Formats: sequence, C-alpha cells, structure tokens
Amino acid sequence: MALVARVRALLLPGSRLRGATLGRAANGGGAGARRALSHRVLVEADPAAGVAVVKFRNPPVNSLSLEMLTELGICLEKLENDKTVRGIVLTADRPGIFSAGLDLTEMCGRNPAHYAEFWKAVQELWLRLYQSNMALGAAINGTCPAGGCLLSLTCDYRILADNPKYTIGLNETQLGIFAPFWFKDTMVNTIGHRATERALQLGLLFTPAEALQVGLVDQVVPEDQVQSTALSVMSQWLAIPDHARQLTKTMMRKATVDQLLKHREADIQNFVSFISRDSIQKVLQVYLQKLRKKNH
Ligand SMILES: CCCCCCCCCCCC/C=C/CC(=O)SCCNC(=O)CCNC(=O)[C@H](O)C(C)(C)COP(=O)(O)OP(=O)(O)OC[C@H]1O[C@@H](n2cnc3c(N)ncnc32)[C@H](O)[C@@H]1OP(=O)(O)O
Repeated sequence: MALVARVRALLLPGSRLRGATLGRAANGGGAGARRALSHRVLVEADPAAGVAVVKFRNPPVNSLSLEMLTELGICLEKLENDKTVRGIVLTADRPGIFSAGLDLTEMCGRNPAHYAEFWKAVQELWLRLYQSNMALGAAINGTCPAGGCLLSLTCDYRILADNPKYTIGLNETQLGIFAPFWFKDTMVNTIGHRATERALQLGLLFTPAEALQVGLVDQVVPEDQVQSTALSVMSQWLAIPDHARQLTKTMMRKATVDQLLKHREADIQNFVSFISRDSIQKVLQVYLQKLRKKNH
C-alpha cells in the first residue's frame, strides 16, 4: 500500500491513530520552540535554530512496526516541507532503547501481502532518510540493534551514550536472518568493507568504545549530554551553505540509493519469499519466544 493509502487506513474509525494531531500542536520548550504530537513520534522544533528533534516513543522498545514506519515517514515529509527546518536530530523519547529494530511481529505468522507491504514501508523510510536534503544527526540514547542501527546509519553523524549496556550493530545473522544488500551498503559507506564483512557475518553488537573505534559512531559522550552534543554538532553541519552540503551528500550516496531504486521490486519479492520460508518463520518464532519468556 502506498504511504497515502496507509495513512488513510490508519485514520479509519477504530484506528489507534484516529484523532491524533500530526501537525504542529502546542508551544513547548524554549522561546520559539514548537511541539507536535502523533502517537508514536514526538517533534520538538526550534525554528530559530532551524532544527527539529524527532523522538521515538513506541513502547516498550521503539520497534519499527508498520504504523511506526508510517508515522515516522509522515513526520519526516512534513519537516522536509517546512522551510524553517534545515536539520533533524533523531532520538528516543526515553533513554534505554533507541530502537529494537524492525518489529518482529510484522515478519512472523503473517501473509505474503503483509510482508510485501511491510518491506515496502521499510524501503520507503530508508529512501526518505538516506536521500534527505536535511542534515540528519542521531542522538543514540539507548541500545540500537539491527533496524535501529540502520536508522542511525542513514544520518550524517551519530552521537552515542557512554553506557556499556547500550550496544549497536546489524545483528541479523544472530537471529538466523541476514541484512539485505542495502543495509550492507549503508554500513560499508560508514565503516568500510572489511569491518562490515566481519560485523555482518558475526552479527556483532558493538559496545560504545568498540563502536567509536570502528567508526560506527562519531562521538561517545556521557548519557545526559547525548542530545545537547547532537545539537551542537548540528550547528557545524548547518554552518555550511545548504546547496553545497546537499550536492555533496547526493554525490556520496547516489550510487547506493540507485541500487535499491533499480532493484526495488525484486528486493520486495526476495524478502517475501525468504521470510515466508518455514525454516525462517521457525527461527524468528523461537527468537521472539525467547524474548517474551524473559518477562513471563
Ligand atoms: C536469496 C534470498 C535473498 C533474500 C533477500 C532479502 C533478505 C531479507 C532478510 C530479512 C532481513 C530482515 C531484517 C531485519 C532487521 C531487524 O531489525 S530484525 C529485529 C532485530 N532486533 C533485535 O534483535 C532486538 C530484539 N530485542 C532485544 O534484544 C531486547 O528487547 C532489547 C535489548 C531491545 C530490550 O530489552 P529489554 O528492555 O529487556 O526488553 P524486552 O523484555 O526484551 O522486550 C520487551 C517486549 O518487547 C518485545 N520486543 C523486543 N524487541 C522486539 C522487536 N524487534 N520486535 C517486536 N517485539 C520486540 C519483547 O518480545 C517483549 O515483549 P513482551 O512484553 O514480553 O511480550
């Protein structure tokens, strides 16, 4: 389903999104700061600075469900059309979990049409973020596996909280699945081929010190300074004339984006046939049950 159609579906009677305010809603924060609320995404915009902080709040683990992907996409589209915003910082509403990655329940026990719709939404969000004309920063204030790591890798820089409990990486192989080519390319573009090959094959989740060493993040700072550091780094990015920064970003990322654009439909079909395999459904179910068992 296209983004607009998905939004309409979300707004149908009975939907949890119905009645939510997706536009700017109320004043909040400092002078000139504006807040906007949707169910799963909170936006705090500071027009004077030209920056919006986009906070994930999809409890319990900020997983990227179809609804979360859709809301995030709408929110980013609105910000891209807002002339007062030149930079966006992505972060979690609460410290602890930046994002647990793609919502596993969207990839388990569903039908092929659902898998196709979900994967299309994952592609759309990646394309929106990776090609964004905005300067994007990630203020990673919690653990950041798989799809959470991918979100942060679409940004222009990453600031990670110095908490050894927080790890970051593309750990798909540990689940018995694997990162598709455009996840891999996004990581290669950040840390290089050899480091990516090792990280992907072993499904490594890096501690903050390791992530800094391998170049997966640009800075590790005390937990209470993650957002403020991300905002101060943003001012360096925004000091560059937009057109020069944007043309450079496009030049650096175009080949990677073009690969997905060229193989988009095949990538969806590959995902659907891979994820529908009985053996893959089994490993995902076992993984989910293990996660759930901890709490019951
Ligand atoms: C030739 C073929 C070609 C094919 C080409 C295509 C190939 C495609 C391959 C497929 C690629 C698919 C890509 C996937 C990327 C992903 O993002 S997969 C998701 C990976 N995520 C994880 O591994 C993280 C799992 N979660 C955790 O490790 C922990 O939950 C946590 C560290 C994030 C937080 O821990 P804690 O605070 O202790 O919370 P929990 O008690 O563990 O969790 C609370 C609650 O949330 C549920 N949950 C956790 N993570 C997820 C998730 N990702 N999705 C859905 N639900 C999740 C967890 O089960 C708990 O539920 P209950 O409250 O117990 O019911």
